[in-house]
Amino acid sequence: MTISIWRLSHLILAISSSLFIILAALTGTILAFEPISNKLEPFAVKNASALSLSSTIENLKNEYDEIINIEIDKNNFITASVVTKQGQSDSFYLNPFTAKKIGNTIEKAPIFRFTTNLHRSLFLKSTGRAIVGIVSFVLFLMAITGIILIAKRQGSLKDFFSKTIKEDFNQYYHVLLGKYTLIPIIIVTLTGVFLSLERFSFLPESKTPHIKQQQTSISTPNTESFNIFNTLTLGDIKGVEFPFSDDIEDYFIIKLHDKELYVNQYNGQIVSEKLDNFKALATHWSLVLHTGQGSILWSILLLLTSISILFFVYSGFSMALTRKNNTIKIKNTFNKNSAEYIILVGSETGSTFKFAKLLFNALLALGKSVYISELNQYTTYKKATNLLVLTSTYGEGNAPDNAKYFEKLIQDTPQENTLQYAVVGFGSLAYKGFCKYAILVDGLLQQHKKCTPSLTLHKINNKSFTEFKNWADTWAKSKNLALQVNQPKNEPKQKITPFKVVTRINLNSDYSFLLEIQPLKKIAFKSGDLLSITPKNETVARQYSIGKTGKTILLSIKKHEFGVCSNYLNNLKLNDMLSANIEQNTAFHFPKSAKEVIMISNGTGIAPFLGMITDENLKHSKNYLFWGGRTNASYKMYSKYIDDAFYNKKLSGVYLSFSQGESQKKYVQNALMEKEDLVSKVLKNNGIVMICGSVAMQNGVLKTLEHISRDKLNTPLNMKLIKTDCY
Ligand SMILES: Cc1cc2nc3c(=O)[nH]c(=O)nc-3n(C[C@H](O)[C@H](O)[C@H](O)COP(=O)(O)O)c2cc1C
Repeated sequence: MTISIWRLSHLILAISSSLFIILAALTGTILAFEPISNKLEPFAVKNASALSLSSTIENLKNEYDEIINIEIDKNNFITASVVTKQGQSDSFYLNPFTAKKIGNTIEKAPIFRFTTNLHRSLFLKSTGRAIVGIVSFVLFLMAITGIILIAKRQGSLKDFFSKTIKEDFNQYYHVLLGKYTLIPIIIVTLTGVFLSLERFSFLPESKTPHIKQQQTSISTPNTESFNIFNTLTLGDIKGVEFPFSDDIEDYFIIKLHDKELYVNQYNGQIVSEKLDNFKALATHWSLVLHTGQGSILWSILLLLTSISILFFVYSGFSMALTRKNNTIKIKNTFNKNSAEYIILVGSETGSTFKFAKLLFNALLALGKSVYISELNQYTTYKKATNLLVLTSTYGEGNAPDNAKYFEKLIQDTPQENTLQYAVVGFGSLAYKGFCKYAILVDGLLQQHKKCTPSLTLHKINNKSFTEFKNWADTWAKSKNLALQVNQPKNEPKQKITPFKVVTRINLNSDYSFLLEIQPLKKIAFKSGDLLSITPKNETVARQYSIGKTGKTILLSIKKHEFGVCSNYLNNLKLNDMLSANIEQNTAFHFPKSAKEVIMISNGTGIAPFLGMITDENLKHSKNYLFWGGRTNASYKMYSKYIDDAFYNKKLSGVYLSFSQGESQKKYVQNALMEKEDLVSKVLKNNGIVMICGSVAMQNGVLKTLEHISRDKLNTPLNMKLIKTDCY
């Protein structure tokens, strides 16, 4: 399977440096605690930064015999080195107001000393430092390739921070954490590289000279009257070195945040000054940003970033492994020109190949000549009569990587034989363009002179094997083939649960009925999930959107004259048993944080909403229900649930439309137009619109919503506010 150049680079960089990255991240995690623990020490004196340098010096002069220097660190702790009146040298944290010692300077704890050495040089001196610098750079490159991969996944760079859809734990958190830690990672890695280069003197040396100033007369050495000492406060300075002797050539050396001053000890005049050059400033800020000194917030961010890097290594490798396991080695026994059946696969993360392989093996088992390849390898096929395309969709409705060239190839490649084709789209309803790329491929084949459809496009949500088997059985039937597509052995078997029928409301005038079934095993489910039912002696399953009413599942079913599943369910009586399995459909769960929700459905599509509006936890939102059916009589079956919800204030509005009412024909779209003020208000306030029912209704409703949004809000419909579950 082809893999994108960016994903490959990301992976190669990770493989080449993962051990060092783990070490750097582990040590980084430990080191992040050092600035936090230092900052929590009580040595920062309140308002000290406003105290003038002259007062500080005078206070110190009164208290000590000699002052060697004072320094102010990133935590605003002031250290003084002095000779006491008893003639002893001491170095300690100082209260500048009283000139008294407030604590001993903090010694670096052995754990931090050890970890710093490991982090900086792996105990390998210069070689280690060079390795660490290179690893830092590799991690920086990984952050850049990571940004490109996320942008590709989200559809574009501008959607970088838009919602990430959760399909798989590792993938989801790899992307989610990536989005928020990539900037700190870039800062940490770049500063790491800078500090390494600085250490190896690879950076140009500073040439900034001290600029001498004209000196005037000498007066008495009274620092209190020195103008510069009166104007500078402790907040302005990083440190002061006191003159070593009375010699006029010995100066006060004052380090400010951007320059260094030499000050005459007799008259307070600035003898010379040197501006910090770019290198000095960059080194200073690299240290601050890389170590988190002086800021608890930044240190915590560094801590979280280091932990995230460890998670990236774990989740990245486990994703690569899954992808590798998904990847099949294509062992074709027939070549492209001798095979009757051609299977072409479009896959980004490999799972579609697994389905393609099942089909491939099933056809081989029937003695058919089959050739399997990727969509990007589309070419001429001399003997082929059938073309089967299985493709996923990636990004925002885009082609997966190994299908990028198909659109061009199909137009440029002549085909001698007529191919009967069928397209299967693998996608997820959680994305707004469900199976969008498969739709495009189907469209391209429809327009192709040498292609005729054997089946209409079939879309599969969430890699459902049941759905795939349904399609394979239907396709095989159309070809008179006794195809046996078997679930792979290592694939987790569907969890079949036994259920008992506890309520049933018989057929209404629309041939619809309600069933409430109770699971006889403890299982978790929510309104909006899907129930897959395979009637006895049948192989094809049928899926229904469910409503959760207390501990039972509510199903709303339309009986079709020849519908195997609907007739099977219609024949069930109270206390009868049935087996089924629940498939999570998180994309159609009730939104947790929306303030307003509009639920739109027609016919039996109301089932998940009946569950949602009876949920006792439903308190946070204002909810409106639009429902369309044939006649008022069709509605009666649901009215008890809706009346109760209305009474319990779980519904703030119910709008019904009947297509065969006594008066005018009315569809949900018409009801939405009548309530366009309400609809536009909900859209404006980022409320959520949920749609469940027929695809035709969904298309009509989306058009109406688009119209309302453009007309009332002057903006295209924000598809992020729409959740659909329509077939
Ligand atoms: C980043 C990302 C973007 C996706 N975008 C879409 C999409 O726009 N439409 C859709 O129907 N499915 C989308 N999907 C779902 C995949 O198409 C689906 O999971 C498919 O089964 C994956 O098959 P593959 O592993 O062969 O690529 C997306 C999945 C991911 C991870």
